[in-house]
Amino acid sequence: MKGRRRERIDGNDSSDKNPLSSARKGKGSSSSSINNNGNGSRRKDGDNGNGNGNVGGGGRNSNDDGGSRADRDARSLWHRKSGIGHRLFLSYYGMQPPGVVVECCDINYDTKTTEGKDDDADADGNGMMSANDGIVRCSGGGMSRAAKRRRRQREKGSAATAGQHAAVPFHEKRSREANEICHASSVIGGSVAIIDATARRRRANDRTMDDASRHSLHMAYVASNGRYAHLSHFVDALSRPLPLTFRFRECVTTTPSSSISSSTSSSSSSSSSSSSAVDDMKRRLREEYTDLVMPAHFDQSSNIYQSTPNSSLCRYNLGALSPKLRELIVEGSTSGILARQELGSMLPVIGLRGVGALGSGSRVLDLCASPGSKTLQTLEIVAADGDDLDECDRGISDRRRGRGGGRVIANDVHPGRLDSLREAVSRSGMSSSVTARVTYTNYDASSFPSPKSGRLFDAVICDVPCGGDGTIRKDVHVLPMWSPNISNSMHVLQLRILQRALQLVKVGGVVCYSTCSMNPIENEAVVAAALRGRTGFVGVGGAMYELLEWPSGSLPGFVLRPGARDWKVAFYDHDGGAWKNDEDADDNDDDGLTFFDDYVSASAAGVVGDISPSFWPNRAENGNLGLHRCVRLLPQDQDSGGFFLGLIKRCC
Ligand SMILES: C[S@@+](CC[C@H](N)C(=O)[O-])C[C@H]1O[C@@H](n2cnc3c(N)ncnc32)[C@H](O)[C@@H]1O
Repeated sequence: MKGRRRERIDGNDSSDKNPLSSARKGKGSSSSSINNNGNGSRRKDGDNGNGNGNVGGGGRNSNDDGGSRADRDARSLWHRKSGIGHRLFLSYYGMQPPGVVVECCDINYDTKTTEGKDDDADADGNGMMSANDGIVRCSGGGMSRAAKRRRRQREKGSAATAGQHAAVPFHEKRSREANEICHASSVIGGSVAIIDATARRRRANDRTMDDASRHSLHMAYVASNGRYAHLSHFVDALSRPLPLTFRFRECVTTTPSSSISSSTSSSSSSSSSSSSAVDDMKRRLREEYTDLVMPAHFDQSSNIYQSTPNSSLCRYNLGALSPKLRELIVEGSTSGILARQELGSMLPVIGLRGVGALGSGSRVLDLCASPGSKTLQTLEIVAADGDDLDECDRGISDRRRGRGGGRVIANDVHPGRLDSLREAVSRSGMSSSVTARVTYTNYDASSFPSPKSGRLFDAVICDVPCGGDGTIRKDVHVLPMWSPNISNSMHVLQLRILQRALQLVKVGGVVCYSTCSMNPIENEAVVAAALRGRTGFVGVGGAMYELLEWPSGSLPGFVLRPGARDWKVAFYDHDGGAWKNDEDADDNDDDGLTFFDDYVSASAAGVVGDISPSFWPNRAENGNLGLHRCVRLLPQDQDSGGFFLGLIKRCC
């Protein structure tokens, strides 16, 4: 059928055993606590407290197309245990054009494998797609079961070799770079630090290399036998734990812990004592922990700190690698002088400030606010702008404390999560005069009411619930449950929230749309649909908008990739896959992703549920909308998570 492309997912014999049959036999005994959305996939309702969480709360629930609860549980169990999530992820992103998760220059098209060529009559051998009949068969298409079995045997045999060729050189390269940086930074710390650092580095590197090569995504990559070689850096980054990141808060009027700064009296509540605590802590980090953490080179304020590349420090091994550093960071968070926050999560507020939409005294609406990383980051700025250091040092002036000062409206649809947000704000260590500037509301963001005063907002943060595959380095539950259907199911809600945000921002104000997903369906497709008919001329409601460039002065040297103009749309059809026929389950004959070129062909093929014409890119229009001005944070560029944002200005 024209417009339809089927991507077969290779079987990995050991992980392909479909536990569905046994789960069905023992109905009820295999109950799972996973919130299955009926698509063989899961959306999480929780956030991990770091502001980047992948959340499905409030989204459309498609449970009703999933059959009985036992069937859904069985599917969910199978999805989680079979390794299909990892392989779907790999195939889906492997099939995306350059610009989605790899840049053009990263792609090595010369990845032919003779094995693939022999068997896959219609695979073009370059790891990308062939579209001669509208159907893509990257593996398995048209093969007999015996041929598939033989190929799997061969792949198993060649997996180790492929691993050596594909992944190790990159690890080695990173190690060499890391050692160079480590040497440079250790010199600052003196000879004792060098000895400690070397021992710690060796332990940490051993563990990380080992962890990465044992990672299921890495194994799926190796098993794909070079087909997705263009994803090697991407997979390598995602197979390692996420480095630790934290930032010093900009303006703190709180009581710092006396153990951080000996010069701080416990009764003092002045910001000058806080700033001396910040100085003191930065000095200690420099003198005692230079091999573990260092200021990010792209942050001119030197407030953002990251693990050094050689340390492999992440939140899981912080206590083990350096209990004292952990203690220091915990004290810093409790006293309000620092916040543990990921790089991606910091970007919306940095971007809004960089384009001038956010500053001291601004009125900001944070539409999907819990657990509150961006609310708190915004609060630091609207309460007292970081540039205004004198004001900061004197504390917040009475004028600013009054009704005319900066405010943040923090909204979340889930009352429970709103409570967590309140708690996070009160636990932030910021003074009550600052935290009093937050107003909490509990609306569905897509129908957030207009302000009674009629005053629209200077800036709207639209950090929507998402599939969250940019967080897979820190949340091990995301990848096993991965399916494109998760992103597909979020798109319509995300669009409705963004459309409402665009109505709530004042003329001259800016909306920041963001997700911690790498999937264009949740990102560029949403932005494009929201702006369609609203740029270049006076659109719906008399408003006109434009996408802004990332502000050039913000985070110089930080690598952000342009938004994608083109992407592929896929569905994972478990009913047409192994689910259909338990006897054939091991073969996974029909187990696969199906790519469709357009809405019409997908509808004609009977795709039901979460599908909208706005999933598909309109290539000509996307250029006119300026989608390239959106930014993508790719994990392999800065050893981070994945993130997406677009800054949209209301022009009239
Ligand atoms: C990605 S998280 C936001 C993270 C947050 N901005 C931060 O930086 O900490 C998405 C949030 O949206 C909330 N949410 C989900 N659906 C919503 C809706 N329809 N309206 C408002 N909030 C919603 C979820 O409860 C979740 O807390």
